[in-house]
Amino acid sequence: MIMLNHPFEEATAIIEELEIHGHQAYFVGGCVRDLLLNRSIGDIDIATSAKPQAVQEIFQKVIPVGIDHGTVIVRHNKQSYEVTTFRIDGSYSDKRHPDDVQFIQTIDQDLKRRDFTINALAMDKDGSIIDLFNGRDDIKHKLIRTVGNGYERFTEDALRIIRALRFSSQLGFVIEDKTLDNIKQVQHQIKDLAVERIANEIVKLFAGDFVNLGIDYLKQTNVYKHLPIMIEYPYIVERIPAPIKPLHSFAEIIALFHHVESEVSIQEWIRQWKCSNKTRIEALQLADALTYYRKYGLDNWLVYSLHHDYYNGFIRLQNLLLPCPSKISRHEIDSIEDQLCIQTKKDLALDGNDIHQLFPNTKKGPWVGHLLDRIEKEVVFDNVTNEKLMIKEWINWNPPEID
Ligand SMILES: Nc1ccn([C@@H]2O[C@H](COP(=O)(O)OP(=O)(O)OP(=O)(O)O)[C@@H](O)[C@H]2O)c(=O)n1
Repeated sequence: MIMLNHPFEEATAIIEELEIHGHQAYFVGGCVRDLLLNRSIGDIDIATSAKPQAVQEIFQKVIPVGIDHGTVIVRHNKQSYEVTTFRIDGSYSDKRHPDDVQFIQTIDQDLKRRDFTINALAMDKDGSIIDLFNGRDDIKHKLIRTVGNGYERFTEDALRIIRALRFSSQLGFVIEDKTLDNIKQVQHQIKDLAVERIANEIVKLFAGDFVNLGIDYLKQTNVYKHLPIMIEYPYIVERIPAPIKPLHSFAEIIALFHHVESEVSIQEWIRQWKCSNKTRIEALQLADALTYYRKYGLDNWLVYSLHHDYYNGFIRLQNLLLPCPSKISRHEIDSIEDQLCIQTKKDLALDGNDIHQLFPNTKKGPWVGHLLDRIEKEVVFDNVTNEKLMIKEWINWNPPEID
């Protein structure tokens, strides 16, 4: 029996409420695994014999997110808990979602449909564990093993293939031989997956504390040959510098891949992996900063051009690519940032209108923007003081080419 502290203590109220209404309920999946591993707990998932309708009636604040699959979110003390009815899944003709699910009355069959033994654990409100597939032994021996027939588990949902690699990267676990063989047998089914689901797992894989183990599996199983872009450019993965340190976003991963193979543009990565605009902006900034650094090193312009939020990502990437004594520190970047006399172009002491007044008989045109770009660079590099008079004097000495 395990003593349950935060955040299980708060969630116990949900289980108790379900039990008061005559239902069974357990903590399940990743939260139990992470509790046994002494890792920080993410989402708390609860499995119950109560049907979704009953769950909705018992609790006041509910969000019916996936009623067809038996899932209701219950809000309690400002937290969300996924409460899912015990179920077995029907066939998976699209290899993504079960065609139908059947609600059942006992937890045993529900645990049997789950992906890995370490994820097929349930725990009651008193901390007693139900472990039908020796998940605790596998946790002890640091093993990832499918529940039952691996071929079937992976065919039901090919995302589990990438999940296996991701768990090895997060936990430092080895994939058990039979499970590894099954992955090799079914990996071509990855092509049927929605790319957003794959990206979600790849981000976690590259962020894992044991990322090099995850990448080794990615290579060893050939799984990467079924991923967008890497299908066409398989050598990209081979070229990732080893060993690497964990990366924190998909944009950082794209920027790294782009750095090792510049033939594939950032836009193409974004398009094929269906990334968000936020990822696009971050990846473009990081890639530009890496390219700039390679040519000019760390200077005012690099720090000025890179958004503050991406400094750490840039450092992570750059330090993967640099030999030890040259590594960049956050302190170095921060002290350059502190000395910058402008933060954006808008901070320049002179604008387009001022320039026109200096050249009264000229037409407006792109030359104004070009001149402002040059002034911006001079100011950022501290070659010109950011004062109207000083900038005007600089323009006198460096007149624009008016088109
Ligand atoms: N393709 C999947 C996805 C999930 N699960 C089951 O559903 C649980 C919850 O899934 P999820 O929240 O995606 O992952 P976790 O295991 O909780 O891990 P994490 O929270 O770290 O993502 C898993 O533990 C596993 O029992 C599964 O069997 N097959």
